Amino acid sequence: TLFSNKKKKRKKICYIFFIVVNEFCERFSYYGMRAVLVLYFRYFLLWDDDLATSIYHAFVALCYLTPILGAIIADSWLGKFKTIIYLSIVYAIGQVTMAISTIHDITDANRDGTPDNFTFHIALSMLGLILIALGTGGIKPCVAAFGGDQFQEHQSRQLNTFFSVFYLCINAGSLLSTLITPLKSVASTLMVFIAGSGMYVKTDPEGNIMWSVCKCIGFAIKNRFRHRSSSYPKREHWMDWANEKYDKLLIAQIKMVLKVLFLYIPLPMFWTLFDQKGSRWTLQATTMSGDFVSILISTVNPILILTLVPIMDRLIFPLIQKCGLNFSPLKRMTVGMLFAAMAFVSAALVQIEIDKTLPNFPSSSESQLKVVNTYSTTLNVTISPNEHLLIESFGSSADYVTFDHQDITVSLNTNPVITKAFSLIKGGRQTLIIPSDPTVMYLKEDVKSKPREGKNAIRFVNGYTADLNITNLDSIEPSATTNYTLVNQGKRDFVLRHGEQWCEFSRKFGFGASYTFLIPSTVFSDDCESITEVEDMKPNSVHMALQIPQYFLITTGEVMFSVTGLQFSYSQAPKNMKSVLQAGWLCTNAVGNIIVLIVAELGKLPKQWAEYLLFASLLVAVSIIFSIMAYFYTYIDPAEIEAQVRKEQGLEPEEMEKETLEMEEKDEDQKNEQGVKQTKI
Ligand SMILES: NCC(=O)N[C@@H](CCC(N)=O)C(=O)O
Repeated sequence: TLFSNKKKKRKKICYIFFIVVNEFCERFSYYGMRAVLVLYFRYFLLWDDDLATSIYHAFVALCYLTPILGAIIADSWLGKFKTIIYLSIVYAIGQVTMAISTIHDITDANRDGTPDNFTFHIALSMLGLILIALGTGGIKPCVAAFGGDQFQEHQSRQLNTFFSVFYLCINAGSLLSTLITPLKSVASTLMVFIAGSGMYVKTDPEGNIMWSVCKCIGFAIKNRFRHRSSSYPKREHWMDWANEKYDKLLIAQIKMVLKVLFLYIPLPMFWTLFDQKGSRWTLQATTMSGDFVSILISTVNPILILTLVPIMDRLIFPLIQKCGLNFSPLKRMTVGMLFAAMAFVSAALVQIEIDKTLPNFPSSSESQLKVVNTYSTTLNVTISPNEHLLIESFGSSADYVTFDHQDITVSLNTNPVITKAFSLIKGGRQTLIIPSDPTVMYLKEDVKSKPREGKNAIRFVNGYTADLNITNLDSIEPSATTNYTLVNQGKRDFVLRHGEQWCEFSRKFGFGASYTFLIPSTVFSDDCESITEVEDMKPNSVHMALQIPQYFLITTGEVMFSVTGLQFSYSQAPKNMKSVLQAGWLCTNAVGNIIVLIVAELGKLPKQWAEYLLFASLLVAVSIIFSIMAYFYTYIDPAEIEAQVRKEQGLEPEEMEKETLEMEEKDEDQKNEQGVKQTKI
């Protein structure tokens, strides 16, 4: 017995291996593609930030809505195994379609590096994304439930360990996806999964279960309405109104599922906060200094998951249990929500620090102006009605001057006095450039927010007497100013050229600054030494390391909330509705993403820190509601309830046999465990 049990255990570890590796590969592919999706939208399809972000969140939401479809197909028709296989093929076709949509050569007839027919690329990429969403969403609830199916009812400890390992694999896949291309992994997902085919415990689909569930609920509601008069005796549960027509077992199973789904109502709020990691927190990082922005954003969450899941599972939870505290799944989920709320408080505190260092940007009714003087002498600049600025040659005004009106008149104390009227941009920042010929002074629009991804925005004013060529920029005419170009942090070299003459100048950049470089007429004679720099926007000074606590808190919250939720959804579902409940669980994520979309559309509170605190307070309120709901929830053993109902109905011999077999196996396992313990002693 000992030998055969060991063999059985090894076999189980082996096929669980195939399932978790399958999840690893699938997540690897999904996250690998997701990581570059916004960049593809921005720089290939040339969409603006808002559209790119909205379509990105819509895609993520769709990926977490399609599990309903996958669950229906699996539980009612194909079974989990075949659903995973077929939808993986859909997934692979989606990835290939997506890959083809990125080949600009297909429509780039004139070979200028940009596609000629954007509609074709957009249509193809949208088709690819829909197929990927169908694939990933469809197989996700089935893989989790299918993994759970490999365990028997008495193996709840092993089942919990499985879900923890399953979650580790999700995050290992997401971590590695940043390093290797996603396409290869789709094929390997399928191959790995099929390789284990002969070993799995495959539960058969039990007819069109979702349709039966809907009909049964519909009948209960109709029947209840028909018997609304007080002369009819009340029933214990509203679903009992289906008793006349439907099987007691089905009614009992629906009651179990509805009870859990009801509990899920407040959960999307957790994901609303969680998914802002990729939007608001990323934007926050661009206003901070530190050179690990992209690494931090894409890897800190999976790295923390890989560290925290084992610590929680092996250390924290057993320790809490040893202290005699009952840290039930629903309590863990509530604490997880509170951790996420704390993460947002931490984000708010960081934001307050950042705000102290941010420039004072104009409001939508204000205009801001700075003056740059490339004239040969110091100038006295008067801006009507009462702004007087003294600006040295090749210097600038100390800071931006804010106006609550747009029409201004500028006078220079030249001989004769030069006066010119300008109309400023409402809500904008501009620089008045005074060239070597002040009569042609002009306005140039400035950046009015921190450059994205911690980059630096730079531009040049040509005070030289002829056209100049600067590395990577178009030629600049005398007195003209270039548009901004973005440069990365670190040392950058620029070569200035006019005919045979040239000189080189270097500059070390921090993060998120903006500069205007003033090139004097003496630039070649003094080897670029006389180029002066005007700081339009200071570099970021709050270090990105300050974001680590918020990432740590939200990931701790995720481990408590998400891993537990996954286990809970499986353990509380009746056997024939495991995938449906997994899908319900994943839908909470979809709704969370939709809320993020709505919030992004509605706009922000004037102060970002206030928005973070608002979200934290909302989640605390929701977690209080959830804890009250959880207090009234009684944990069930679906198998026990099903067995009881069956018993009440009179068991069929086949099922009795199956159950006796399971009982025998359970006994064997227990005896074996005792045997092993005795041998150890
Ligand atoms: N760390 C991110 C992560 O693990 N995400 C999960 C989401 C799980 C869920 N219930 O939504 C993933 O499967 O990608």
